[in-house]
Amino acid sequence: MTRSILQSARRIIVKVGSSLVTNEGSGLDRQVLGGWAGQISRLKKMGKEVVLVSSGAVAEGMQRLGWKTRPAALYELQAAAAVGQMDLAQAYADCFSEYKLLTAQILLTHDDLSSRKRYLNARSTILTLLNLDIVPIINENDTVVSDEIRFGDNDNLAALVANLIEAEVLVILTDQEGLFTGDPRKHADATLISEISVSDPHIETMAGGTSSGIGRGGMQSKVMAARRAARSGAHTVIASGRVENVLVRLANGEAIGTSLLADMPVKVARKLWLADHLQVRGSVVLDDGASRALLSGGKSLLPIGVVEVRGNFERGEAISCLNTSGREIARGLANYSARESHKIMRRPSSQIEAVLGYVGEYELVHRDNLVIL
Ligand SMILES: Nc1ncnc2c1ncn2[C@@H]1O[C@H](COP(=O)(O)OP(=O)(O)O)[C@@H](O)[C@H]1O
Ligand SMILES: N[C@@H](CCC(=O)OP(=O)(O)O)C(=O)O
Repeated sequence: MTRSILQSARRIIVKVGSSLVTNEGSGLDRQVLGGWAGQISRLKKMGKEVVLVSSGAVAEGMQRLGWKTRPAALYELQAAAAVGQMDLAQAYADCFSEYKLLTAQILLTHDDLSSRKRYLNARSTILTLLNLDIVPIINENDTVVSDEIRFGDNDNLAALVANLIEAEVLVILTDQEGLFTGDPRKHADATLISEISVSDPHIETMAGGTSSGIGRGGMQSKVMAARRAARSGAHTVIASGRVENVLVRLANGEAIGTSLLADMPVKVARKLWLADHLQVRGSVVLDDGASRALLSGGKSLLPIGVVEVRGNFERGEAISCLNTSGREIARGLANYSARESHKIMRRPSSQIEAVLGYVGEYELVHRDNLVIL
């Protein structure tokens, strides 16, 4: 299994930590960034969709500001990140342009992904960028977060992005070869684990915090991230970013680093997540054609198949889909509010723009966000 995790995956999140984009924690190493761009462009040529989660804003900002040691105060870290993020985004744009690839900057906070509406917006922005063949480059929006709402580290952020867009694999690159039986900086006899289930209880005793002085979360946060990614069915690979061509070699099926295996496939996990988390805010009544399309065709719900809208829901909230006899046949996340849905129901999706003045999505509920009951 390990050999092919990345080989067969189509959608991948790659996370690179501060230690892999900076010169020993101070300033960006543009040659290294160029290396990531080159490898990601090769992955894309292999037909993979890649989202990059990159740290480095604080480290670059500190160098620009001439600060020698990492400040303890949150507001100073935020200031450094604000300075450094400009260069981080620009440096990636320059590096990827060598490979004729466009990049896009996305800054996210925890709040953005816990609000349904923002969650859907972030999801459709990233998916649109991927469709346009653009490489989304994500970092935490350090300016607006305070301690309680920080992702805590970019490992966690990368896992949430894996959940958000149902990536099949999360690759966390760091300064160690993978997960060892103990922190190799402290235990010289620690050995590398090549494959383990995310739910294996032994992981707990192996993974420690960081002692590098540059990174933040250590192996603990990478393991937590792997567990989180597994909730949407994504496997995680933790490997050394210092291994030459590590991404390309992983994509070619080489066993490098540690594979943390999820217990269930992406599609099953997504449906379970939806079924567990949905609090229904309203409902729509479907005509027979739409009911059939959902039940046997595995299709999305289009506005044209809706004959009635009930309740008062917002974009991103859960709604029930009822058949003509009033039986609930599915639940899903609405792309339009109740008011909007009312205006576009019974109409072909090509008319959404004319009716609402804009078009978000062509579906009222996308099949990825729909659970058949
Ligand atoms: N069991 C373990 N296996 C490997 N590394 C570990 C383990 N426990 C703790 N670590 C520490 O985690 C560090 C990597 O995390 P971190 O410094 O946060 O890196 P990054 O900047 O890449 O996120 C390693 O340098 C290592 O010292
Ligand atoms: N937003 C911060 C991320 C800090 C962070 O998580 O660092 P790391 O543990 O090296 O991935 C920055 O860009 O510096």
